[in-house]
Amino acid sequence: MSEPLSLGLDLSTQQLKSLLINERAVVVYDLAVGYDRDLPQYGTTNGAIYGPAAGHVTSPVAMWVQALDLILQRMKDAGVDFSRIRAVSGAGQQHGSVYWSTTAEDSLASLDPSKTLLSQLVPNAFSIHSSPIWQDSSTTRECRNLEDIIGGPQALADLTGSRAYERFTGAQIKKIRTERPDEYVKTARISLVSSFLPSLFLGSIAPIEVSDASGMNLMDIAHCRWDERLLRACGGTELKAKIGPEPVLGGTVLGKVSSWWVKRWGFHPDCLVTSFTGDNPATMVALSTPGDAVLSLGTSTTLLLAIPPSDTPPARFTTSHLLAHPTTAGAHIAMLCYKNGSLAREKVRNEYASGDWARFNELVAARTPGNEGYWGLYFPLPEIIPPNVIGNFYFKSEDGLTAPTPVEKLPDRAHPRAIVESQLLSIRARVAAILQQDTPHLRRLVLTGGASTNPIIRQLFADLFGIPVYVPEDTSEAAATGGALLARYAWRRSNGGFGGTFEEMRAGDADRMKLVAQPDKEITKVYDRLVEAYTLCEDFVVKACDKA
Ligand SMILES: Nc1ncnc2c1ncn2[C@@H]1O[C@H](COP(=O)(O)OP(=O)(O)O)[C@@H](O)[C@H]1O
Ligand SMILES: O=C(CO)[C@@H](O)[C@H](O)COP(=O)(O)O
Repeated sequence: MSEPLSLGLDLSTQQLKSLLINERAVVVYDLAVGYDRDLPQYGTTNGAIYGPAAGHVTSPVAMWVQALDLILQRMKDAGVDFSRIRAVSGAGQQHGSVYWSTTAEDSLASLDPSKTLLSQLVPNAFSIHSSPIWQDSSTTRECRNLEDIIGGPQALADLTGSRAYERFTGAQIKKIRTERPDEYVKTARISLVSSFLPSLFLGSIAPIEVSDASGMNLMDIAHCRWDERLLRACGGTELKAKIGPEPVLGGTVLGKVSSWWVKRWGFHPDCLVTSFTGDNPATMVALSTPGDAVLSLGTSTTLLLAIPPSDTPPARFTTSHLLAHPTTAGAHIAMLCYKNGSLAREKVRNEYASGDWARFNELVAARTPGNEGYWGLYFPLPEIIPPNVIGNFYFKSEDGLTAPTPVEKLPDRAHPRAIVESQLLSIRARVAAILQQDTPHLRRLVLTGGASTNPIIRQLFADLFGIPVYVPEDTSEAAATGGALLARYAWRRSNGGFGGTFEEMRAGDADRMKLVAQPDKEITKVYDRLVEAYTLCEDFVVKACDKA
């Protein structure tokens, strides 16, 4: 009999990725559909529609559905035997939400195998066709109102793990309910991106998963249950029904694939569908072992630290996020997320390095740590950290260390190093604050996501943090890998062969990480001294944006 496979999907900002692993967790297929490239008819830029109003960022839900139709065709063309897939799980970009109509459950349950998902679902299954995504920053008013109701930002962080954030789903729902009451009334259920995808596989609407639920400002993080006050504040008494059952752990078996999958694509009728999680929690599922810091360099730049279960609940901060862990009850993830990551670097690459990463890298490598005293902070989109700053800001300090003063512009050649150094120093300036009492001493930094393939970026991270940098051997798609591992866990448990925890299953897998950069301790010392100058630049930016 052919070896069983586990499927992990990752519906992220710019692409839908599909990864199949075998029983030894080795990647056997790795495919993607890029929204701008493969589905240009939706008119997205980097997977999103910006506007019409300032701060609005959405993605067409039809594009996501069609991306799934297309990736299945690509898997078939690549020779995937769907009957070997024994379980499906995955990941979704966090915070984004999908609004199902009152007829959606019926449509999902009666899909015709001669037709695509797109042709059957898009006419009627959604009450809102543009899904707000994590880059949206249009809900500041809703955020402040929610914090006022609960007793301020710290009180909300204590309850949910985060103060109110514009992209969090609670504030997004609150805005829709106020501004589009008719569509809200016509919404029977609301999914996160990570619960939307398994719904398509199941043929019914899936529950939301605990770790991704932590990115909504709706869940009591201590108990991993919806909080009635928050539900009411964001969506009225009717939100409880729309949001569905209490959150479940990642990889929970939800059922089997619906007959559409069996008849149209040849899936095994016993193929399990398990709960998907957020892309960042899924990355942790794939990569994190105690003592690792994980840095996802996808569209966003996201630093992740695992916090093991402890008798003392972890501290909640108003400057970072605390998420419930997707697979270990009682454990958590501390997270810092920057909106201006890859896309801001791409903009600098296009303006100053002929749109070429190799040229960008040459320009970075041609300059010394500290960039000869030139500083640049780049926020083309309203940032998350520091909150809502926008624009480009340049500074010069005579020796790189003394207080930098604002300048109009930088020499063209200084920009590539300036953006990478300022982005890294921002993380460095904050990392100590989110290390918890129980977090193990950091041994290594694990990079993933599109920019983790860049050797110069790898080296700068090693030098700046003073620890070795690793990447996974097989793939830079950690979130899809995490999804595939959740699927494999569900399959192994339900087949009677394995009774342990997810972590016990992972302990039996080989550690397929490769060392890609060692720190130069002398350079680390230079960066230690630059943190203060960076912080002064950032303070200036915050004040300038407050005044504007
Ligand atoms: N060689 C490279 N150097 C730096 N960044 C890169 C490189 N290759 C790809 N990227 C970045 O990776 C980003 C996409 O990463 P990816 O993990 O696929 O994003 P997402 O999961 O958010 O869709 C692109 O925006 C691009 O800027
Ligand atoms: O908003 C966040 C996390 O809070 C983002 O990290 C999204 O989850 C999108 O992730 P990528 O597409 O950048 O991986």
